[in-house]
Amino acid sequence: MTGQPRQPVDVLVLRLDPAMPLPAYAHPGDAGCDLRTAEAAEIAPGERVVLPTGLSIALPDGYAAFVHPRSGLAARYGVALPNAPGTVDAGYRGEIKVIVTNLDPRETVRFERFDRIAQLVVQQVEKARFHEVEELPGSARASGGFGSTGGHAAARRDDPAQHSDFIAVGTDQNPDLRGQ
Ligand SMILES: O=c1ccn([C@H]2C[C@H](O)[C@@H](COP(=O)(O)OP(=O)(O)OP(=O)(O)O)O2)c(=O)[nH]1
Repeated sequence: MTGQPRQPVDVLVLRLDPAMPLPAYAHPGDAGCDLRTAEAAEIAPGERVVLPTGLSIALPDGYAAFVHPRSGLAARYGVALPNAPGTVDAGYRGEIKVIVTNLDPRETVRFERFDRIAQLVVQQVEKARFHEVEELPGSARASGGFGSTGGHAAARRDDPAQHSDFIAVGTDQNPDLRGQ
């Protein structure tokens, strides 16, 4: 199925750090453009830092930008964003910052200036009008929440007979998941 290619939305960018490259998509189909750190940083295991990107943006009304983690950094080094995805409001004119944490239990992570640390996804967002009611309309899920459909590995240990609809992947068996 092919659709009409959507026109990109125009976003104004102010370089607070004149040497910082403008945000750019690495490939045509990418959802996020790279965000780079304007400062070198060392993050010890369990530590958290707030890194400047040297960029401010002005999004059109009705849009927001979301600061997402980079999967490669997460898989290789345990780098995570504790607030992921960070929300950049349309009205925000300050510097975009990235809150980075090192979840690796042993290794310190070092970033050099201009290293790619996160990605920014620009999206249209709806504004909701909330209407208070006495009762909500029915639904198939109703109030079933948090794990109500079952099927997670932790539950299987408690009662294997109840959860036979999945295969638990041990981190020691799958080399790609080691250290995560
Ligand atoms: O990863 C992030 C998340 C947010 N921001 C900026 C843009 C956003 O518009 C502003 C406020 O973020 P948020 O609303 O998530 O923070 P808050 O703690 O709820 O602060 P506030 O009370 O100012 O809304 O901080 C970033 O630069 N990076």
